[in-house]
Amino acid sequence: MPVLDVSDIAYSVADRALLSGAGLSLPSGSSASVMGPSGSGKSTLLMCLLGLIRPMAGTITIAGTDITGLSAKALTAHRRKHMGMVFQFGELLPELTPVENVMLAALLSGEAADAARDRAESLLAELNVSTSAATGALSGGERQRVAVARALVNEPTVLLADEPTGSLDSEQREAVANLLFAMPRSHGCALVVVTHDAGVAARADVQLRLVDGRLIRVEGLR
Ligand SMILES: Nc1ncnc2c1ncn2[C@@H]1O[C@H](COP(=O)(O)OP(=O)(O)OP(=O)(O)O)[C@@H](O)[C@H]1O
Repeated sequence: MPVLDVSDIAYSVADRALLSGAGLSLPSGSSASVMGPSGSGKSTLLMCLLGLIRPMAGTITIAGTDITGLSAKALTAHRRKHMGMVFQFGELLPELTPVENVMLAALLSGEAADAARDRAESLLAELNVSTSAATGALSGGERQRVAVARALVNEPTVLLADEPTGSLDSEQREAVANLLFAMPRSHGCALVVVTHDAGVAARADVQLRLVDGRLIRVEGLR
């Protein structure tokens, strides 16, 4: 049973079709990578999966619900419950500690403060981030590990990452990529990673390329 099922989605800007008949299906515990030229629509695809933009055609079923038909309010609730997102630069709030950055996502989902703090601390320990450092003093790799913890704190069904290693040096890139691709199995989610890095993309169970608005499979399931 796929937990993420994207079927035949279309999205255009101006007169240009960025997505046209794109599809993807992932069971829990598995990962997909999406490569493609700059400007081909990879971030647009992730925005559709997050429900931040609505495709003009097709369906996006996440945890059994087609999100393309949801109201804005239902979409927000579904996103908080089922989706986690990691951005290229971590996008953490520097005024908050790493623990607070992670627990904020749980608090926004209605978790009680004590439980949110416990979960944030245990995730950061699991991902090997020192909780004593100030967020502003973290290295790029540590920042991305905090961002992964934040994305996981609500136990999402689907984890998305847009260029998660794009701002890292090669050593940190390896460490963050290894950690990220271990998450589907250890946390029981599906993972979609957009990347320009072929070495990162090769870690995915399913490797895809966005070509002319469609997702083309370039490697089979390992
Ligand atoms: N709301 C919008 N209005 C106008 N143009 C847009 C809009 N959203 C995206 N685009 C254009 O659509 C194209 C695809 O953008 P997108 O960010 O999805 O590509 P990408 O494959 O993620 O690129 P990159 O690899 O450089 O991040 C770009 O040319 C972008 O300028």
